[in-house]
Amino acid sequence: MSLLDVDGLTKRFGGLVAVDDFSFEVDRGEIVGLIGPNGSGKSTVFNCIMGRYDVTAGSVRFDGDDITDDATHEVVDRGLSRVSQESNPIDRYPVAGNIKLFTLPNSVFSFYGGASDEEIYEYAARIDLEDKLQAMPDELPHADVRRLEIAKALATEPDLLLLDEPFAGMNQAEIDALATQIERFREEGMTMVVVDHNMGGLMDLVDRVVVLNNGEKLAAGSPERIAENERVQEAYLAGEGR
Ligand SMILES: Nc1ncnc2c1ncn2[C@@H]1O[C@H](COP(=O)(O)OP(=O)(O)OP(=O)(O)O)[C@@H](O)[C@H]1O
Repeated sequence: MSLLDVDGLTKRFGGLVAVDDFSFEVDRGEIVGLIGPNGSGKSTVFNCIMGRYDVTAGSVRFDGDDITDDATHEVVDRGLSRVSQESNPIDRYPVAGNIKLFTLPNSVFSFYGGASDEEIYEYAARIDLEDKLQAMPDELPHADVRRLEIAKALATEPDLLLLDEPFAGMNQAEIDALATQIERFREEGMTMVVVDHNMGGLMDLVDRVVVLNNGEKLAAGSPERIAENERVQEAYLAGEGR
């Protein structure tokens, strides 16, 4: 049984069909790349999985259970977490406080309860942020702000982590470091879906690639097969003209 099973997912915004009858599966332990030109529907798929958007049609199953349209906190409690494209740290709390907020009981905005300092150190250490626990978010370089977003997601102890454009805005050294960390997560038993608008950073990292174009599944297969797929190349060339 797949860990994640998205079947016939459709999401409309008024007259716009952002995701159209899209199906894909993720097995436990896999790293799947979800790629497609800008606006092809990748983030919308994540938003539907996480219960941020109600689906228009189709279903999402996690570990055999139907989670379609469940509330986001219920989806997180089941073991899914998502790192958005946008970073949204709370600037008045240091890194440690930002991580801790994600370990507190739902909708309780206080520092009582939640993870211990040792646990927060461990979450930060998994993404090499442990030396910056007392730093304020607005003092951090971009790559560390992105690491903080990942640490917040790790603090919910996910089995499946959805990463939306994790490499965006990073230099090559930072991309290499993050790819190594993502591989380490897999060794620790985490399953991941990584969204990117191109294949660059993903080729060596992912086991399988699924390609979205105009909300529809265009292709799926190994990174090597996808890189040489002419329909995928054409979709990207067409996307560049937009
Ligand atoms: N909340 C929304 N309301 C209306 N339209 C939306 C909404 N969210 C996304 N869309 C539209 O749905 C389509 C798919 O957008 P989406 O952000 O999912 O694409 P994407 O593949 O993640 O793009 P990018 O690589 O640029 O992030 C786009 O046409 C977008 O404008």
